[in-house]
Amino acid sequence: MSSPILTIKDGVKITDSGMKIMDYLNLEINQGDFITILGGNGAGKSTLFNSISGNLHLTSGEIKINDTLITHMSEEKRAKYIGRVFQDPKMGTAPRMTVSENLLIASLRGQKRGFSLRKLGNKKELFYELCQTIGNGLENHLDTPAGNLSGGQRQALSLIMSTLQKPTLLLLDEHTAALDPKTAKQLMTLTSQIIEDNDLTCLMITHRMEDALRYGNRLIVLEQGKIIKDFSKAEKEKLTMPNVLSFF
Ligand SMILES: Nc1ncnc2c1ncn2[C@@H]1O[C@H](COP(=O)(O)OP(=O)(O)OP(=O)(O)O)[C@@H](O)[C@H]1O
Repeated sequence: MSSPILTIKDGVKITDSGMKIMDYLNLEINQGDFITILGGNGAGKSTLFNSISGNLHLTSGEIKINDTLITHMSEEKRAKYIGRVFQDPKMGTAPRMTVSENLLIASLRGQKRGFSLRKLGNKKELFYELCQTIGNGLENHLDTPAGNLSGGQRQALSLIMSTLQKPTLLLLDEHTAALDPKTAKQLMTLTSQIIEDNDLTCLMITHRMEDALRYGNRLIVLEQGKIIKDFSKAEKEKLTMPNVLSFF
């Protein structure tokens, strides 16, 4: 069997004030895993994502992406492996840049040659088709600044931008939480489609229990900086809503 996409071994994070917010956490993520993550407020879900993305550095333990040790690698360097969508629709897109310009930046990520608006012309048709597949009218806003989009359109744009270059690992940090139920459902359908079409490996934090049960092939539960449950696909299929509620 091939080695895991991501490995965290005995991950510990102690804050400057001496609080242990990750407590000997161990996790192996395999290619194609779509893992949903549940846990109460303060359980350490965002800490896990911040440690993976390099926004926080572990106090001890190690993190590997494939066989590359990234424990001490900067957030900027890790960005070539990781796509992330946040809860806040304002994160992840540049508000004054248009939808096309945002997409252009995302499509050039990791390339040595710099950003030039001259490159935009021949990509617009491609971006139009890409946005059309979403079904929320984003294709009619290619020249609209991202800051003027609706929350749902902006989150869909963030999602497309984070997956355009097929990241090794996609981190979804409650990315539907700020949206109304209908828009959240549409975005989840789009998310699942993108993950499936591109065979992406993904971790998704959610407070929506039904999404945690419905999507993905694995479910983990965090508490006090530790993984207290790790359900396989078969185990997850047997879980019911009352089971899941009992974790809190
Ligand atoms: N950079 C930091 N410095 C100090 N403490 C932090 C830092 N990041 C997180 N914490 C603390 O670590 C604990 C876990 O926080 P975290 O944001 O990871 O929880 P969470 O599970 O994502 O919660 P929520 O569901 O509320 O978003 C909290 O007590 C939080 O205050």
